Amino acid sequence: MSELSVSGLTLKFGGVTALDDVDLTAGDGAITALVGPNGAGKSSLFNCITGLYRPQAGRIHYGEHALIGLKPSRVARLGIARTFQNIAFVPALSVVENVMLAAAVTDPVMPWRSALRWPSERRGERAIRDRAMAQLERLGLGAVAQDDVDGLSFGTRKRIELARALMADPTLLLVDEPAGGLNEAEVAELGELLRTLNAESGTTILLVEHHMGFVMSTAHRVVVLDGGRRIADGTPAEVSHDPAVIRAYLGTAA
Ligand SMILES: Nc1ncnc2c1ncn2[C@@H]1O[C@H](COP(=O)(O)OP(=O)(O)OP(=O)(O)O)[C@@H](O)[C@H]1O
Repeated sequence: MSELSVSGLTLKFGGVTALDDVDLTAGDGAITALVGPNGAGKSSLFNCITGLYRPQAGRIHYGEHALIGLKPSRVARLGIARTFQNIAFVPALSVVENVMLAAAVTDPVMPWRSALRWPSERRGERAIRDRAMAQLERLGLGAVAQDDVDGLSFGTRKRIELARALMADPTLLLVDEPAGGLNEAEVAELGELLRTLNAESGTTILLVEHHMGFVMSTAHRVVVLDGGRRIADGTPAEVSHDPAVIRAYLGTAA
């Protein structure tokens, strides 16, 4: 199984150092949480892994593949999928159609064949719809598949976003603030869902999250960033007793 390995990663925006010589690994089908106060560099690290930001120094490997310099679509084709903090759906489309759109990353369609509605193209579309339905059922969303995304609760929309990421059958799933904006019952449900997905498919999960209760009950391992530097890496119990972590969080709401 491929391992994500980040070493010596440094990213600067003018005078701001967003990431400072960061090392991190994620693999073995485990759930690793990346935590830290606001501005610690968590989203920047996700953006470096997925090809949106280009760091000034360091290396990122997924198995034998070097990721720095690859386009986001190429990173996705290596089996790395992500969800975003701010969900963007196409409002005019149904839930299942929004999930089908995710297949465009891994199954590029040929526009001229689509336009002519070739039978093979229609079969391809049916297969994509079946895969989208399977992901929705897996996440307990079968009943809302034909609904408009617009009217659905935030918690449901978060799960649809997860279904979209799963369309690529990722071996590494990056999840950005899954618990943000959810009520406590939804947070508990989501934690259980991620644990089940992880246990069933063996997909390695790296998640960024502020909700400490969620992190402690969902992650196998926790990496803590503060001011762009990694200050701790261990089991949830180890990290929660680490004096450097307690210092970093003193005075913050997390
Ligand atoms: N595109 C950008 N341009 C300029 N500065 C940026 C950019 N992206 C991030 N930064 C800066 O890099 C630092 C790290 O930000 P980042 O968003 O990665 O932190 P974070 O841990 O994800 O924070 P939060 O928990 O608030 O989302 C911050 O000082 C931020 O202002």
